[in-house]
Amino acid sequence: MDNSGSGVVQVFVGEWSPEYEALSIKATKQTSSAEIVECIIERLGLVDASVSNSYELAEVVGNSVGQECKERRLGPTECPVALMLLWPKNDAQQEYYRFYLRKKQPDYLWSDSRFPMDPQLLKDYFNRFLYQPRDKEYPDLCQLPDLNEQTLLDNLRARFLAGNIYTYVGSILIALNPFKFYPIYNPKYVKLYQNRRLGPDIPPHIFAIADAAYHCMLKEKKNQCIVISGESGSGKTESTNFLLHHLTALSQKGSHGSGVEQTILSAGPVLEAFGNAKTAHNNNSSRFGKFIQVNYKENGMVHGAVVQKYLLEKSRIVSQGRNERNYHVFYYLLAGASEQEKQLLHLESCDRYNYLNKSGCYGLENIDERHEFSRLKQSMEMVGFTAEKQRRLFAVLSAVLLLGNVEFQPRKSYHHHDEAVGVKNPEVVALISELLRVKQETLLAALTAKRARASGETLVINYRLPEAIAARDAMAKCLYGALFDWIVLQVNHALLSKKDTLRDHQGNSIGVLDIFGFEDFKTCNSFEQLCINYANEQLQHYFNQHVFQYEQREYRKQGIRWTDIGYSDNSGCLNLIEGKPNGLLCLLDDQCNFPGATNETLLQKFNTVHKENQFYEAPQRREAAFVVRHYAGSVKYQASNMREKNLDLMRPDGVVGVLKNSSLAFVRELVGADPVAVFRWAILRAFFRAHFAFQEAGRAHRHGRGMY
Ligand SMILES: Nc1ncnc2c1ncn2[C@@H]1O[C@H](COP(=O)(O)OP(=O)(O)OP(=O)(O)O)[C@@H](O)[C@H]1O
Repeated sequence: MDNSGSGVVQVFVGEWSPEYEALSIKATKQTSSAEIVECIIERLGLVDASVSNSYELAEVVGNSVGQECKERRLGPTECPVALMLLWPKNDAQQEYYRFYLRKKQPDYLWSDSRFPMDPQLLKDYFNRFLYQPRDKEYPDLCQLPDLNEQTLLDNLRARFLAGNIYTYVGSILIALNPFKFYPIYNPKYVKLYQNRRLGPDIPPHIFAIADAAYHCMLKEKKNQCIVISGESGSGKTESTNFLLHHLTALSQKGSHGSGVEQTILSAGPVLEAFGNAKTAHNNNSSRFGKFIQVNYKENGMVHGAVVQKYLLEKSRIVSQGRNERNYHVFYYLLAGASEQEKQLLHLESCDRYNYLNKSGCYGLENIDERHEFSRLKQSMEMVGFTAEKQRRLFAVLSAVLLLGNVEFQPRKSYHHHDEAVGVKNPEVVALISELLRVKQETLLAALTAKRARASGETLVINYRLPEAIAARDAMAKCLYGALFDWIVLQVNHALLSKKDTLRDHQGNSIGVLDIFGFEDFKTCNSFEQLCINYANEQLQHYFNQHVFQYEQREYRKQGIRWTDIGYSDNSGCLNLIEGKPNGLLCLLDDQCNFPGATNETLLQKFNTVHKENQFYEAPQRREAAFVVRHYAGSVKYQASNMREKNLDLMRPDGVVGVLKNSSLAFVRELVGADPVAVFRWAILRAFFRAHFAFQEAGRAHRHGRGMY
């Protein structure tokens, strides 16, 4: 096929010519099969061809050994060159598509008498699939005439190059990350996709998905959920933001919204500043999973929302991979704080902090951190963080950074074997204690020794250097983790209190799930990646169940002729990870509670128990690692630090003890009650408030009508 759209059509002539096996006819995309037939008849000088319509073309699919498997007659107006463009280009398929010259057969010989077809249905089918020239892309992959990996990728690529980043697969939307801004999310598009069904009328779009969920919720009065899945950097967070944008816009119906919509949208930048960071794959990678549930009243107006977070990557606070960064908020704060704030919070430049200066990366291309800081402050205000709350919160951030600068040295001791350490730079500890309003001695003590109770007595056990460093880092991670939980809690309070009661919440909700994408960092996958990939494995399982198992069961139930599609079932892999009592996570928990266990004994345990498991593998080279065969590929996990990271999920007693003694209520609050419990209590309180208000109103009403 050349640039002008012309090509050579090869037609096998079989018995009609003793000389040629096939003839090549030059044709354009518009040349019809009747014209080609005419040309062949002329070239071959067929005698009975005075009427050219006694011959026709057939499209035949054969295999590598020349067997013909499928044959379809071409209508006289079909265009062979356009059809050829639909043929798979992939030789590996070992299939051969050809045109044959055939003597015209009566119609009934072409139809399959076992399955009589409605002629209109056939016509529609060919109109939809076969008459379309190949240079047309399909907005829904289900329309592809020949659906295989190659045609699917070709179609997505062609669409992407033409600027269409969205493509449907039925009711699923595939979004390809363009890494550049397309002006397709403005109010014009919001309007365009309101009240429109998913379908061929308008191009696929993320707004259409939000719209479909919204109308399905209103129509069926059922909660809806949109699951976003993809690998790191594929665009999940951006897609979540676009979805929320549309989900809130839908309820505003042209007005400016009630305020709760604004709060929902402002929560995004706050959570991103504290929970996103630059990684090797993505400059704005979410290092936590989130589920945002937008609640609607029966009339379709937004009533409120709830955010749930999953597993913040806390190890990032104390160390980052090469060219990665700590959480955005640290850089925003250091770049954007005023001189006065810098003094008050004892802030320095990034390179002065050990928790920031080891990865060799400070700035982000095209990002003005000062501007981001003021944007963050604005968003925080929108979700109810007063200036005073913000200042306290930044003080905690400064304390976290300073903790990384605390250094240790051997303590002067009369005993040669005493390996206990003391703090080398107590002036840094003094600053931290001022910021957190805890006693300096208590903080120093917690950083250098732990307390244990034995036979009713309290023993003080001094740390050696590695333990002291671990305790310091654990304190930083615990503080930041608690701060993040507290922020999520505040956001939820704001989303709840805007509509201060639950009185009229009879409606339904739409949830958007945005979790970490599947991750494989090759040489440094650890506990975090195991958890992330486990979550993705669960999502894949859910997807398999719904798209394959349930759908196919439904087809069979309805008596639809159907051959089950094979798919790789990942329940074996899930069982390897989560199974009880021998799954990897169970064994890990056991080894965390087992005295004397180490990461080596953990790995031995994994290897012995799962030696025969087809989803488990010991690495080729001798190294302290294990491999899990996930649905998305094999991933090698390093065993070092697995136990420590699993244990780290619990809050270290010493740290909590110090913070609970702060004279600042805010810091005590951070490590106080379980945030989930606090939030539930807030909901309960709101319910009772509503309940009493309702009773009161009822009483006043009856009173007004003379009733008691
Ligand atoms: N629809 C889009 N239009 C323009 N740019 C986009 C779009 N989607 C994603 N991007 C770009 O790609 C970057 C990465 O996207 P995003 O952070 O949403 O990925 P992710 O899948 O959430 O990654 P992770 O799992 O690491 O959090 C964004 O910062 C943005 O620059």
